[in-house]
Amino acid sequence: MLPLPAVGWSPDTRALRILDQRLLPAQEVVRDLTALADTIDAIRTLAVRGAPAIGVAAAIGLAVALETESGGNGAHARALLPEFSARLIAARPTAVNLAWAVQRLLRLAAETPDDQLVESLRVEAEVIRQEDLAMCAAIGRHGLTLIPDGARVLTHCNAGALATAGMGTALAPLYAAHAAGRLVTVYADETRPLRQGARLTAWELSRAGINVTVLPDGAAASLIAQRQVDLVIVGADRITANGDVANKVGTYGVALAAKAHGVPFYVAAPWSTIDAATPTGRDIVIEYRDAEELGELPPGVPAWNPAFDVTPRSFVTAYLTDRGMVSPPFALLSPTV
Ligand SMILES: CSC[C@H]1O[C@H](OP(=O)(O)O)[C@H](O)[C@@H]1O
Repeated sequence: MLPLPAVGWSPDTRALRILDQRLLPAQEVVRDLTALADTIDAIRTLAVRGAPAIGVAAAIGLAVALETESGGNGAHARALLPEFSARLIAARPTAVNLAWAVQRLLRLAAETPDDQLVESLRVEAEVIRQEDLAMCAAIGRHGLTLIPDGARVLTHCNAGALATAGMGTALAPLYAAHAAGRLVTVYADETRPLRQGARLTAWELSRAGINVTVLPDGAAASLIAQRQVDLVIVGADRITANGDVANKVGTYGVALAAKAHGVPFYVAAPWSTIDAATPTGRDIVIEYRDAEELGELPPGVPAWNPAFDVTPRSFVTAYLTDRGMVSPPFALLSPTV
């Protein structure tokens, strides 16, 4: 799908390898990271981004940082684990996949002896990456039914291959429909302020030969009102027990317009993005980012720059996951994975 995966291992598997998304589409630059601080910085600055991708990056980055810092000594790695985990989880609070991946490694560590710890964490990080690949493919398969031939689809931000280790979540059904020979026309919201739609979704889809048009975020509602959109499909950073959805800021406005005009609004996400321990969207910690991201402002003028907003369950037509179409309420299951 992409010339280089958004996230994975360096060829010698001793480093986390990311495609630096801050430089796309102008430059395709990969970076190999071993120090925890570098992985945290890459997540914070969105060099690697997208809920599943930052989960995979956190898992590989934690395993690599512990191995590097401890020199492979399990007891030393175990002593570092609590601090390293806490620093990683704090990098970005809204996307549940980050904490989910780190907590999965912590649970494994608790039942692994020192002499097997470093290698076990590396193996588990690879399992998480492989699961993500399979998750994306499954979402594409299950989502194919939502994308008829000739569909005109609007999406917001980037929930494609660049947001995962595989072919994406919201974009996976579009790739599957294209591969099945269906004509798909995509409208990609620019997605200010970091322009994930214009820079990343448009880059991914145009490379794949899928028709894509970029529009200003503020134009989405009128495009929908003019009956130019058959369905909306977006990703998610956290889905709560009652089905509320945290996603890139601007998603709620698209959902409002879709609801007002009777256009189906689908949320595509891996099961790992469902956070049944968080009751409703009101309980989600929303990440706020620096004013500088909005560009030049008059001196002394503040900015309000939430990275995400919450779309209430009542605006969501259906939830597409790697386990098929699912419906809230989502119950707490034992943390098997
Ligand atoms: C498949 S998750 C993609 C999800 O993550 C994005 O946020 P960010 O670019 O800040 O990492 C956005 O909310 C996407 O829908």
